[in-house]
Amino acid sequence: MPEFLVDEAIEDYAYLQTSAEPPLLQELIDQTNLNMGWPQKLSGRLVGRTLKLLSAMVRPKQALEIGMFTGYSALSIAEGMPDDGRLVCCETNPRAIEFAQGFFDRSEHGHKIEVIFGRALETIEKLDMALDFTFIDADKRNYLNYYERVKEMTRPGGLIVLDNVLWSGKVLQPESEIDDILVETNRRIAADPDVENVFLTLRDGLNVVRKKD
Ligand SMILES: C[S@@+](CC[C@H](N)C(=O)[O-])C[C@H]1O[C@@H](n2cnc3c(N)ncnc32)[C@H](O)[C@@H]1O
Repeated sequence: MPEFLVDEAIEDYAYLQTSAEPPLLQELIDQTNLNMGWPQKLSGRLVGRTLKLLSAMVRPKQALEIGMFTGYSALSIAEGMPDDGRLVCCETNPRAIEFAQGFFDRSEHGHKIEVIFGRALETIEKLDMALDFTFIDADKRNYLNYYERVKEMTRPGGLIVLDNVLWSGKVLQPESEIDDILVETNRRIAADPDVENVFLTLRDGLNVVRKKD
């Protein structure tokens, strides 16, 4: 499967015509590339600026991220949140947590972020939050479980954003169990009467879902 689903020259053009992330996030990308395994897990400018924009429009007081990695998307979401907003991030990789925390400590938005180590499903079972905004970007095996649980926790009008919903195009010809889970998650969201959504062909696919009032 291609790394880019969109023509690479078009992807580059879109990148250049999108607002740059703040210098601290550019440094975070560089340091992730230098120091972390699988740096391509970091979502990058197009997804990151989309999250920032959506967050700045919703102004979430209570937000959740499932799958934080080195903190790029967390800081992008936090940028759009009010100063007293709270973003809970779930992550299982202690190295990624340590790395991200170093950047949160240096950011004017870092005080909004609380990281919880452990498997996200167990973490969110215990969370008592009325969510305004959630970004789902961890293990694909649990995507449907994450969606169902987060939807319950989301207040009317709140947003749920899911990354990698095109799964490198494998949703068109599913072969594995994980491919099937992505297909089923997408199908359930599109058929869910409780929400309205737009399935964006941005990078590896970004599903933006709004719980109806
Ligand atoms: C694609 S990366 C997240 C990228 C990040 N959101 C960004 O945009 O830069 C997925 C992350 O989810 C974490 N992860 C995987 N399974 C998890 C689970 N069950 N609970 C919490 N985090 C998990 C991985 O350790 C990894 O750091």
